[in-house]
Amino acid sequence: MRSKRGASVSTFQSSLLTKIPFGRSNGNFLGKFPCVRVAYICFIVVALGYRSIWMDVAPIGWNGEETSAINKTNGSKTETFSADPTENNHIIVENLDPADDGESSNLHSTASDQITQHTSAPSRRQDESEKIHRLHMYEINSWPVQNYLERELASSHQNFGNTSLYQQKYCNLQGRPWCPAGKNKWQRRAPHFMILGVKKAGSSSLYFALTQHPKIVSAQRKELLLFSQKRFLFNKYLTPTSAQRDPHDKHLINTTHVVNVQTIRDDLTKRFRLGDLLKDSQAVSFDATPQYIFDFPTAARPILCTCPWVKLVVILRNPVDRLWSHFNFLKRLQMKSNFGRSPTMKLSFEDWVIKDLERMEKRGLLSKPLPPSSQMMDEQAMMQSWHDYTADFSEGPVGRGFYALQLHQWMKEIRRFGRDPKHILKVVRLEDLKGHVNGESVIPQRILGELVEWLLQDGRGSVSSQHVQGTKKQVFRQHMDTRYDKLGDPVLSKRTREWLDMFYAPQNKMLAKLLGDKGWDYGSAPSKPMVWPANKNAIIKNMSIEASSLFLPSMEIDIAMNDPCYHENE
Ligand SMILES: Nc1ncnc2c1ncn2[C@@H]1O[C@H](COP(=O)(O)OS(=O)(=O)O)[C@@H](OP(=O)(O)O)[C@H]1O
Repeated sequence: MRSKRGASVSTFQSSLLTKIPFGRSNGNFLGKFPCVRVAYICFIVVALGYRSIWMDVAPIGWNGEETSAINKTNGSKTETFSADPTENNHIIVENLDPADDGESSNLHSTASDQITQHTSAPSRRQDESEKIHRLHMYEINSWPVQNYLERELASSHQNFGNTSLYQQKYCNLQGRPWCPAGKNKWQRRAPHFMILGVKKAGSSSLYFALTQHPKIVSAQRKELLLFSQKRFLFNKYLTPTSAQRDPHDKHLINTTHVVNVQTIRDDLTKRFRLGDLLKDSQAVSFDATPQYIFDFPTAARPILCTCPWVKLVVILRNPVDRLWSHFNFLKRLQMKSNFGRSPTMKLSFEDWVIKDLERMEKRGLLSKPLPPSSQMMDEQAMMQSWHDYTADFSEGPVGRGFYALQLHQWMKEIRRFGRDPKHILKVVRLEDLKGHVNGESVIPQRILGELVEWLLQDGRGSVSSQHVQGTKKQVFRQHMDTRYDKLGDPVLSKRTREWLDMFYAPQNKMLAKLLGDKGWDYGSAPSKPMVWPANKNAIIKNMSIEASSLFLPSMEIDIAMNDPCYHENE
């Protein structure tokens, strides 16, 4: 028996085919031009092909189940697992426009409607215990990358040598003068600060909150991704020093890459709203790309070379919540974007995690069982492994929760540039950015005010936090509440959560060690709000004159005509 759907497809197909102008003598325009005729036929074939593929797709549910797992009508939640561990399929989300989230909520409903309608495919279940057993095979304490970090944090006084030599060596200005912060005309057109990460920890909310400030001009879009390795054109932006050049591996990342500063600046300049920036001499701009913290092997040095004045903000979130949010985000994205054909997100959460653990293992970042001591990683090996892991378009969901490692590497690079991470890096937690006004989730005014004050500190008095009071709360909502709209809450199993808490515990402890306060250890469930560095007033007071000049957003640049920096980037 032919289905209704099949009937409608064939009616559609035949109606198109009968309309194809095959006749030679009918004087039809298409009939006279064979090329146009061929193109028309190709178009129809492709269109029909796409249509039938799309209509044959079995929509998927939260845990990879065909949709019997989700009962939207009665709102019940079912936890299920898929037995469909499919390899090598990638969802690329790097260009996701945050503004799209709210707008496309109607797509959510379309996808979820399809989900509830589809009940015919058989359910495939996999034993949860077996998955938990597989997860338990990975013990983070034994990982090379964890050992690396332990060793690094144990040697508290690392010697970074001559820091200005480091800049000269690795920041290629292509014949231009090195202009310090505050003397750099280009600085007006460049980001004054950056939100580095982490993904799924509230960067969109913060981004929209900050853009409400009268002196803060957003970049052309959230997530410029210019320094992200997916976009990074190695030959253009980074040059390996000749001693290290490997003709077979252009993407070899090593500690000797030279940054082509001017080339990056030329590209970066195009990404900001120059008109708005130049109109108001006090306005500054910023880039919020949560990918940057994760891409430390490629992003840290170019950012510090190119924008030596830049301030950096990192928002953290309990790594298990972050991971879970990431998974659901990809699921939703898949539904929204008609990615139903991609089997990637048919994976259950546990399978998705295991896949990523396997990727990390493949890259030598972790191992099961215990690594022999010969597997000790040095920085170069860790950078290369991390780079390979992050470069395979898999989103690297598990590794993103290694906050201590990522922050440590950023701090190390900042020190190599002769700067103190306490002066230019601020770390906050999403858990402390959660506030409620009239039942709506907002970033608390006090935290936002302090952050803005720190970001815009320019030596001439700070900007009052009242500027941000007019922040449009609905903008936050748009980026939060649409998340769980029509689909109903998926459920993270208790056992999986327990395993993940245990899994991240050593990294969480390292984080507390790195930031010097036990409160940062997510495992210890801190109750007080955490901001790093803890005492901003003390830091500002103790800053040397040289260091404080790095804070200047170069609002009123006073450069003598004969100063080479005057002519830079006219
Ligand atoms: N103020 C406030 N209070 C509480 N929760 C908040 C807030 N701002 C953002 N969020 C939650 O952060 C998650 C989205 O993070 P991002 O905007 O960084 O996502 S993205 O990386 O830009 O895609 C997303 O988490 P999940 O809902 O768990 O997915 C948001 O709900």
